[in-house]
Amino acid sequence: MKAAVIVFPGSNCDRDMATAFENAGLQVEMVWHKDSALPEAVDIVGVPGGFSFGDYLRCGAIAANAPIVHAVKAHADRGGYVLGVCNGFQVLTETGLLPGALLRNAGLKYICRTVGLKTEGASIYTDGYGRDVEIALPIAHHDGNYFADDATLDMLEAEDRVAFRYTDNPNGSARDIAGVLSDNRRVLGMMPHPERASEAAHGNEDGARLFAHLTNALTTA
Ligand SMILES: NC(=O)CC[C@H](N)C(=O)O
Repeated sequence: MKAAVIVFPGSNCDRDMATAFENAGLQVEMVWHKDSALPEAVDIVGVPGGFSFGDYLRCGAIAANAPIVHAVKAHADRGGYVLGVCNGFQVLTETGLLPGALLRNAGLKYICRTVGLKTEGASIYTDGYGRDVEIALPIAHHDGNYFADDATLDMLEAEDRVAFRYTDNPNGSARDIAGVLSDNRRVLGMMPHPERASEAAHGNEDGARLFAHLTNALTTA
């Protein structure tokens, strides 16, 4: 099973994401944003956190137009899996692969701390925890305030596409939403960083379960 991790100028969680995939047993290839094709037979694409293109214009807006993103969209359109974390989530909303937008945090400050989350919508990313399970993951962002209009939020809830909610909303996100799924449940965007809580040395291994379960699901699919 193979993962590709996209690297933009300003990505800073790309190696962490690659290590989390590798620790779960996936083979990983790093892919530069200027490439126009994904490696052969990729099972899942990781869009990592960071400050792509310096967060200029809007977080993720320039990255969303990078050559490789056309290939990521085509992969998703074919039913491929895509995991976007933090800046990766921002990129996925900017591409239109996921609904909504990430606005400046309600308190206008960068927040870097561990937060509580509750698991929700069924997917290869969340099923390893089970539903309504409380976990803790780090966040590190200034634009993590999830916004969508009420009709979109109602639709996401009706279709069970909220993957994670904050137990104590740190950034003003609508309906405490920390992560959302695409309509086929194969694309996940989430602001918290599972890759930063995936080894004993991190002091928290809640994120490792996400990578372990998705690898297991891809392997047995
Ligand atoms: N850790 C990250 O991915 C940071 C995301 C984004 N650039 C922000 O600060 O909002």
